[in-house]
Amino acid sequence: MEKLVLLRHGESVWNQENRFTGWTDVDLTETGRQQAVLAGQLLKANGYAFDMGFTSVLKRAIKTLNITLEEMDQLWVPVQKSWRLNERFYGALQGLNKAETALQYGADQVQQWRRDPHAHPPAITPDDPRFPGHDLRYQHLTDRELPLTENLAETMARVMPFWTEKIMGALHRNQKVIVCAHGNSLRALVQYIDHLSDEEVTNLDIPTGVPLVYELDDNLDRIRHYYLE
Ligand SMILES: O=C(O)[C@@H](CO)OP(=O)(O)O
Repeated sequence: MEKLVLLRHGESVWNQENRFTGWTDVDLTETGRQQAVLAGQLLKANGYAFDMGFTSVLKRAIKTLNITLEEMDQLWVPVQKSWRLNERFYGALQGLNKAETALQYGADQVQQWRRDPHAHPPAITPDDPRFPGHDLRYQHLTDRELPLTENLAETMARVMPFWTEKIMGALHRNQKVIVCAHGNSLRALVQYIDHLSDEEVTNLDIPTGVPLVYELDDNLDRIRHYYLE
């Protein structure tokens, strides 16, 4: 049996300010850092040890993983970062306050943008300062890979090659793996691992900073999953 730990980053400044974040590289709040400390303490107290860590190229996830591993005294664990684990790209909503956007467009529309797996938030254009093509860390991405907006299905489509190649690869080598990512990139992964329908994933919310443990069989099919609390 393989054990895989999924961890959503701790509270970020824009989680606290209730803003659409997406690929915006905002930092953790003090609460977020404390959540990561607690996650590390919980993992350590329950005897977890990792051979490999995976995270996004966004500092809220990178720092959460670092703090968690530091708390476990396992900062030496190799970590691979990939844009494929980034949060869903929220297009022109990035930076807007969620409550104000709901007042402007209606709560139903905003809920659809946030949770309907096939709904696209309004897109940006490539001349928008938020376009990832302007950012050094995404210089190696092709035009097709650089998003202007993303729905959850598209997030899943770019997470999956990384899951299959890197994460499953490590699990097949019997490595103990922690993946520290984001609300929606993790929802996409969980939809895949748990075979959730679109309707089921619509109602799925993953809390910040709470380790989600998956026990997998030799085919990497799920045996059971639970939050470590
Ligand atoms: O703003 C975001 O990028 C995400 C995660 O915080 O928000 P939501 O839960 O609305 O998808």
